Amino acid sequence: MSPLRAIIPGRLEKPAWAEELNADFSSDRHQLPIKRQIDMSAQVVPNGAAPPPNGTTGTKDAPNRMSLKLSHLPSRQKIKPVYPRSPSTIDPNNPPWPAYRGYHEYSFAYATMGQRLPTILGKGIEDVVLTLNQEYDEERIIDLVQCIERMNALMKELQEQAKLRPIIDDGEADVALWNKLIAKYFQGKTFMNAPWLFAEAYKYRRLQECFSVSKHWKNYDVFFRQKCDTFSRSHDAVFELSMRFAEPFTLKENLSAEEKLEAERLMFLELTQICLWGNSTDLSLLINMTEEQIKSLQSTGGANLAATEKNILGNHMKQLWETAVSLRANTGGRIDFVLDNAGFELYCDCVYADFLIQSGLAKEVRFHGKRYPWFVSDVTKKDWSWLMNSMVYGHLFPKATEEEKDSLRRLGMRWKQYEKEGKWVYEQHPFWCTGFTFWELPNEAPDLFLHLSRSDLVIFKGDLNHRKLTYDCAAPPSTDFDIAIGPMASTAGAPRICSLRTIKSDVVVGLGPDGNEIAERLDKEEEGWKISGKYAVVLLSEGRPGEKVIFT
Ligand SMILES: O=P(O)(O)OC[C@@]1(O)O[C@H](CO)[C@@H](O)[C@@H]1O
Repeated sequence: MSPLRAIIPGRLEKPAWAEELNADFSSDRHQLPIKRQIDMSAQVVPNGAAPPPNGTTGTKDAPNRMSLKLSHLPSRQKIKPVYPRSPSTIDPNNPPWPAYRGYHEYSFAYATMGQRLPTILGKGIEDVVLTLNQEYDEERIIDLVQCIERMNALMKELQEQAKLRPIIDDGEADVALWNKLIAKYFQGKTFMNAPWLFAEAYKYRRLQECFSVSKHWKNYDVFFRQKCDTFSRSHDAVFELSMRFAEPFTLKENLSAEEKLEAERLMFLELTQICLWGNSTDLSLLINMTEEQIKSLQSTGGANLAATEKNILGNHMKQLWETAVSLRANTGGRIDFVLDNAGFELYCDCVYADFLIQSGLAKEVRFHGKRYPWFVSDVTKKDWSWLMNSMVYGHLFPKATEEEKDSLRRLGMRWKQYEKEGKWVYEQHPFWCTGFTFWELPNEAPDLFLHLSRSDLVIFKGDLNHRKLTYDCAAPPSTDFDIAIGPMASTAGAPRICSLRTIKSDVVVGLGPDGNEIAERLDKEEEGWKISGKYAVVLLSEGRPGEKVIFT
């Protein structure tokens, strides 16, 4: 049984987007049209005449009041909202297309909320117990035991489908954002009936709270051991890349300008794929995987990449290359990475970013990570520093040859140098760890939007970022990426955006005009194709770069 199968129940047969259009009972807004019509019926008079006084029916001949009986109204079940919702009716509980929610048995939300999150939390508790058993200071021990108690309480809430409560003011910069969201849109909602994206993010925020209210363990990362361990078990793929890329990138001198450009294009496309598929090693999905399984997921060979390109179902790599080249024509641009996973994926991101700098396609790369542990393996500042320093000083790979170790060291030293020179910058805005989708980014984090609007290209890595870009809802697979990401494409000043994502959850967009048919075929032929990480998308939105950002 694959590690995926071990944690996913077999109930994913329904093509979510198609059926869901008829069955989003979660939306409170369904009731509104009925209510409004009832209320209005008391006021409706023909030709704008003043309504008659209460209790009177007006003159005999004139139809002075339209009567509206409840029986004239369609039943509540028959009222179907039209999708996509109009912009003014979209909010975090009512995405443009139906949200996925924990109780939707056909969606990955169901498996995640019901099984995966308790498993992940359970493993987190095991990790803290391990730490506890190696601690000697009484005050720190008592403090950590209280963290475990809070984790146990969270586990109980998850299992009993408790209502979502506000976040305790633990001094984190995002408390107000979280509590605003909960108060405005999720009062009375539970882990199972709130939109999946919000409920899942909320669980990780609550996990953080277990530690952030403590005295000595505020920065404890229950996933840190797992993250380090998986990287050190990625021996083959790590050295395959370091042995190839430690040497600075050069082009043969006797090549014509055209040939040089072609060589760069091929390298760019290969590295884009390396960066993309680096996203399939995701700890939150691959609990307990073996070294063999890691190896097969991380195969980075050129021939393999040619074969895997056919699994990129929405593929804008050609446009991405044209964008990158145009940046160089303007003396090299600023490229931002909104990071996803630590360890091997981050390592692949850095190999890619290294090439972008060396080739002059970018003169500056900004990496955006999380402020605290998030969705198990997301990059924090600590993971970032760990990777750089382990590459240079670590002893992670006892079986490596001297040549291999040296290649890793050289790569690490070059990357650290980029940081010193300000060519690479690591950042961590609080917005990335909220339950907001990126449709709300311009409004809820205007400073971040302004900052990103100054970038020439923002690359969003991974599945979670893709869910946030697309509001994690059941948009038809043929939906254009630009439409699916809403304000992140249409707001004045929106940067060019690229989503590099291996498909690991229900939302799938940007597959082109035949997208719905492609998805339907895969639904029939390959159960679980939306969560296996075998397929991917590379989608580009041109945005509205250069336009003045105006906040209303
Ligand atoms: O963002 P990533 O690391 O690519 O994926 C995150 C993920 O593992 O977590 C979610 C389910 O818990 C899914 O969206 C996705 O499969």
